[in-house]
Amino acid sequence: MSQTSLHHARTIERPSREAMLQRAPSVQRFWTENKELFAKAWSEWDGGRNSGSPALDSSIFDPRLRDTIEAAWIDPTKENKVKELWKEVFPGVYRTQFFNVDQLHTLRAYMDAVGEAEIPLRPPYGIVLNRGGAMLDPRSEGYLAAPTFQAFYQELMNRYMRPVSRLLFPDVVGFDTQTFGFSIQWQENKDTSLRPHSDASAVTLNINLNLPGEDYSGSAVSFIDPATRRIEKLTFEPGTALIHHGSVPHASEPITSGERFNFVLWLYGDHGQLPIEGASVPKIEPSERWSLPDVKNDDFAPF
Ligand SMILES: O=C(O)CCC(=O)C(=O)O
Ligand SMILES: [Fe+2]
Repeated sequence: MSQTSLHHARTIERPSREAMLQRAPSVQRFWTENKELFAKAWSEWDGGRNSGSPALDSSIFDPRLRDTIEAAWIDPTKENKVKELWKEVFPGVYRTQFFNVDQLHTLRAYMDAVGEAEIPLRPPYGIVLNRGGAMLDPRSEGYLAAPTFQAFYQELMNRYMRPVSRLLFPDVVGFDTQTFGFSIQWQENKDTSLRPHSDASAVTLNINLNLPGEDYSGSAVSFIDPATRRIEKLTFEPGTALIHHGSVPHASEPITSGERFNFVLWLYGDHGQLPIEGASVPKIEPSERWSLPDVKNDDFAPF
């Protein structure tokens, strides 16, 4: 009897953490060569999950955000109701309640099960390796290929993130065709912080997945206003999100107790193109914001 992909993926020899930290070519090969095997394993794993477990559906989105977004997809001239839900909390940084705190446990239970699936999952190594995180987008090797998760992720990127980005940041239109994403986990004595940086994205949507009562200390995201050099520490309540141009400098402050779990989602143009600062921005109709780009995933990944 041939072994299943799930069994094969679970028992395959994995690269060491040292090799991952050194970004050894053998690690790159491990993920590339096994991309299909792991995708099959995630499908098997997903299919074998208890059918009684709650669905990853639109009930996970905050009801006000969901209702206004769904209304705008039907009638884009109602998009201002979506915009009104986002508050500018720092120059160029907007916040809203993104996930429904009463439903977030469904997504977290799913992500916790993912963590226990024993299928190799590639952690993000943008600036530093984040050991508790995972690559989410199909363009990344070792990504979370479970079909249930992917359907949710695609809805999040295409139906939520892109039109919201276009509404808040008109200059990203045309530089928002491609999606990229990863999860991160900050934990005392493990991965604790990230130095000041900007993202290789046109827009970054950073959503917190902590459940109510899952408290932590520290771990604010500091934003730096390049115009005034003012720095402000912004914190996340469960299910809230921040959205900003990738170019806004920011840093993750050290976590001193507890854990923080976030999805970090990026949009950029084909082959990673970013908006050019100061370029003129064409005015577009609401219906153009509420549409899907007519291009294929180009597989470009910044890391
Ligand atoms: O700590 C955070 O939530 C921000 C992480 C971040 O900026 C990044 O991964 O690029
Ligand atoms: Fe960042």
